[in-house]
Amino acid sequence: MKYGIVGATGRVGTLLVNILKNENEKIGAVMFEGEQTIEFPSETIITNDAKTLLENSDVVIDFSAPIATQKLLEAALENPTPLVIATTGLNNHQKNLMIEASKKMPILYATNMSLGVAILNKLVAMVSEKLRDFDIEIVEQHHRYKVDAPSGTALTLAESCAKARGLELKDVMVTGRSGHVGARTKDEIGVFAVRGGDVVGRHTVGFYNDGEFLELNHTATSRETFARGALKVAKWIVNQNPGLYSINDALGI
Ligand SMILES: NC(=O)C1=CN([C@@H]2O[C@H](COP(=O)(O)OP(=O)(O)OC[C@H]3O[C@@H](n4cnc5c(N)ncnc54)[C@H](OP(=O)(O)O)[C@@H]3O)[C@@H](O)[C@H]2O)C=CC1
Ligand SMILES: O=C(O)C1=N[C@H](C(=O)O)C[C@H](O)C1
Repeated sequence: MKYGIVGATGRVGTLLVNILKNENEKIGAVMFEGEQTIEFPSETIITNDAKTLLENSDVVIDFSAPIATQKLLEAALENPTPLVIATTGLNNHQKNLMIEASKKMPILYATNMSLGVAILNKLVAMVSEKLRDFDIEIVEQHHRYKVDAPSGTALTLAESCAKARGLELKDVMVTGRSGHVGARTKDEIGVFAVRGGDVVGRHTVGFYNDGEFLELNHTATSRETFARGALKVAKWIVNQNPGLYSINDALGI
């Protein structure tokens, strides 16, 4: 199987390339925007054109930037290919494009490729429903270079919590408090971003009530977790029919 990688020179992309090289897997093509900062196998096509990438890949893994994901999806509509999309910070147009493209090819979209976060998502939905009177506040921490906030994972966790209570996230999400904001409203879901140093990724979902609180935390200690998670689901997505899949579908959880 020939892998295609969008964002191959990035923090996660570089790890993906190294894992594939070490495991003697084929890298059909890679796509990135700027300078080539790492070595690719001699047979790998290096391009910044999504069509060329797709034509030389059996499955594409995308850890890049929303605009690159958009280009990938637009080209994929003409060259359907199984896709694993991990890029976060997609806007509504880009999400709709993904839904449209998934009618022609299998696409797995996950804001976090770790098994731990996949389980955390299920846990927070359960707790959100069972502890209905508890206030929900989510804190995410990431390295100083992360460009989107809140993280895709935090938004997915917030979505799971809101859905479990029959709420629309857009109506209840609060991403900052400053000044005389008044007392907390019952349905509010706070989502806050901390940026600094080399934190790979840490998410805490807290459920707070009078007299007790429960906090569920996941900490990624290595980006290899994301790279290996993406490779695992890529092997699964190539055998699926067109459709939009979640990481739970691939992991069978
Ligand atoms: N779902 C998950 O499990 C995870 C998701 N992510 C997400 O993956 C994405 C990448 O993260 P990370 O590796 O840290 O980011 P980096 O900034 O380190 O890497 C981004 C990569 O995308 C490339 N790129 C940027 N813009 C374009 C463009 N217009 N066209 C083609 N390529 C482009 C960059 O190329 P160049 O440097 O040459 O511009 C680089 O290779 C982020 O959205 C992040 O949130 C990250 C970790 C886990
Ligand atoms: O940019 C990152 O680094 C990460 N991004 C993802 C997100 O936005 O949730 C996943 C992970 O936490 C690392």
